[in-house]
Order: sequence, then structure tokens, then C-alpha cells
Amino acid sequence: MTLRVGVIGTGMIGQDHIRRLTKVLSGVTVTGVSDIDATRAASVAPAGAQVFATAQDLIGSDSVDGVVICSWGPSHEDQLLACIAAGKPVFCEKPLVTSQAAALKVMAAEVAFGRRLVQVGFMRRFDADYRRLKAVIDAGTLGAPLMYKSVHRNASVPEGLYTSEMPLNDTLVHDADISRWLLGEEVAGVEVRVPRRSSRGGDLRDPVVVLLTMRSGAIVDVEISVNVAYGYDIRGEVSCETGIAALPNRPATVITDQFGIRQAIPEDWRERFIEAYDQEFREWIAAAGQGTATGPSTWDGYAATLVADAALRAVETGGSEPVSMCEKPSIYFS
Ligand SMILES: NC(=O)c1ccc[n+]([C@@H]2O[C@H](COP(=O)([O-])OP(=O)(O)OC[C@H]3O[C@@H](n4cnc5c(N)ncnc54)[C@H](O)[C@@H]3O)[C@@H](O)[C@H]2O)c1
Ligand SMILES: O[C@H]1[C@H](O)[C@@H](O)[C@H](O)[C@@H](O)[C@H]1O
Repeated sequence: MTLRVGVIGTGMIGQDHIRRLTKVLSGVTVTGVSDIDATRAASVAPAGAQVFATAQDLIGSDSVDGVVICSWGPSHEDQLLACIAAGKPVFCEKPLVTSQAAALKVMAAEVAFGRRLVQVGFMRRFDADYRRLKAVIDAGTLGAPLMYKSVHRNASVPEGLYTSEMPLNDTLVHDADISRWLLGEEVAGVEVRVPRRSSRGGDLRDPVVVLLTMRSGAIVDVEISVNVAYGYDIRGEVSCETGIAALPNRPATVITDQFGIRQAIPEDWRERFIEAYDQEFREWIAAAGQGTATGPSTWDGYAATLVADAALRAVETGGSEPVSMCEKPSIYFS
């Protein structure tokens, strides 16, 4: 069976996902696209795909079995609720939504539907290196994890569009999710420290250091820098009782020339996580074909939203902000 997919939001990542859905992956075809910028949608629509005037038209169409949401975060809530109302499996780019209230609304709708329909785009969980790191921690041979260091550096961010809240409510969500997944527990509290500002970002609050205290007492420290110029640099290191487990630096050809001996650094997330995005969609296509979803869920999106909200509060208060979650609905136990 071929899954017929509609893509909402045809900007940077929407176009990259259209490329993988049409040129890389099998068992899937893009039958529709939609964007508030209709010219952009029309210019990137693959051959044979219909350009829908609105996201709601796309979601309701008989030619769409599953939906991929790549619009801006604040639009996700309405689009997710429409997908759930239509009973259609949906892959939604992070962040799931941008407020706790919205996350609870989406969760209530999915629970009322009775099974998972939503997969959130936390692609790190599909990255082979992160999967190997988790396997080492889960094996328990290094003892209990005590600390995790997560480094998240972007070369640059879109000027004017990326605001001072976004390191905490757009970028941090990846680190929050991967920390919960690697350590197998929820976040209990969040603190934020703001070091000397990088002059490269103008008024942008950059970098930031975020401390997550997990329920066991394990501590995660996250560096978020979004203007480092040299490339997209993602690192992770777990300190356990009797050893350390760390992500490898990505293998790359070693170049020797007049500038020295060096390895290239990925330019951005598209390059660094190219295989992870392919794999998250392979798994989504298989699950969506069965009318459901797999991997990061609405619950995980909700958890990351709470961490983002707490981080934004912590910047204001300068203290530790608690994270308290509602009871986990049974559809999210796998
Ligand atoms: N998983 C990742 O690594 C990753 C990487 C990049 C972006 N993202 C996420 O993907 C989403 C899109 O990011 P981007 O970088 O592609 O942004 P972008 O600005 O390049 O593209 C977003 C597109 O969505 C369209 N859009 C906005 N609101 C819409 C609506 N209500 N209906 C239809 N179209 C709408 C815009 O016109 C634009 O074309 C964001 O949520 C972002 O956080 C995730
Ligand atoms: O939307 C992007 C994307 O999620 C990247 O993976 C992250 O590194 C960026 O900081 C964020 O702005």
C-alpha cells in the first residue's frame, strides 16, 4: 500500500521532507501541499500533487491519508486538532505546540479518539548514534546515569524571525526530549543561566545554559548557542557511576591541505541528521499505514512544552522552576 501524504508548510524543513518523501523513501507519495504563502506551495509542489488553499482543505481531502505538519509552531494546535477530528495519522514537526494549554487540548482530543495518531518530529531518537548511546545506558554496565551534558550549537538562525524566547521554547525542546528519553525519566525542575552575550546575535539572548533536574536527582546541563558561525555542532555525554558514554563526533573525510588537517562540520540540521530524518519517516510511514503513530508522542511533546515554559519562567525569576505533569494517559504507555 502507498501512503498518500499532504504536507502543510513548505518552508525550509517542509521542502526537505518533500524531497525525502518523493525521492528517498518508498511506500509513500505526496498528493497535496499547502502553505499560507500559496506561491511558495505551488513552486515546490511535486508533480501530481494538488495545492490546497488552506491546511483544513488538505486535511479533509479524500486524497490524503496522512498529514505532515511543517508550519510554524503556533499553527500546530489547530492543524493537529483537525487531523485528529478527521482520524488521520499526523507527523508534526517540533514543537508540538507552544503552550501547556494547547498541549493538553491536543492530548485530550487524541485520548478521546482512543489511539495514537500523532508523532512529533524529535528526530534525535532515530539517530543511530543516539540509539547506541541509549543502548549503553540501558544495559546498566556503567551503573546509574548521574549527569548528562547536552551541547546544541547552531551556526546561525534566521535574523528577525528567531527571537530571544526561541532558544528556550524552540531549540531546547530537542535537548529536553532527548534527556527524558536517554535517562528514562521526567524533568522535575529547570534553571537558566545567561552568560555574556555573543555580539554576533545583536539583541538576541544567546548563549544560554539550562540545568534540568530529573526526578531521580540526575542533572542535565544544556548549552544552547545559536550563532557560533562554524557549523551545527551537537554533542552529548552521559556520566554514569563507573564510566562515561558519549556521542561520537560524526565521521567525515579528513582533508589535508594548506590550512591544516581537518574534518568538515555539518552546516545545519539538514546535514547532521539526514539519516535520522529518513528513519523517523520510515517508521512513521509504517505506523501511519496502520492508522496510528510511533516514537515521540503527544505526551513527549507536552513534556517538552512544560520544560520550555518552565525555562521561560526561570529566566524571569532567576530560580529553579518546578515542572509538574498531569497523569499519563494509558495510550502513551508502549
Ligand atoms: N526537527 C528539526 O530539526 C527541525 C528543523 C527545522 C525546523 N523545524 C520545525 O519545523 C517547523 C517549520 O520550520 P522551518 O524552519 O521550515 O520554517 P520556515 O519559516 O522556513 O517555513 C515554515 C512555512 O510554514 C508556512 N506556514 C506558517 N503558518 C502556516 C499555516 N498556518 N498554514 C500553512 N502554512 C503555514 C510559512 O509560510 C512557511 O512557508 C517549525 O515548527 C520548526 O521548529 C524542525
Ligand atoms: O527549528 C530548528 C531545528 O529544530 C534544529 O534542529 C535546531 O537545532 C534549531 O535550533 C531550531 O531552530
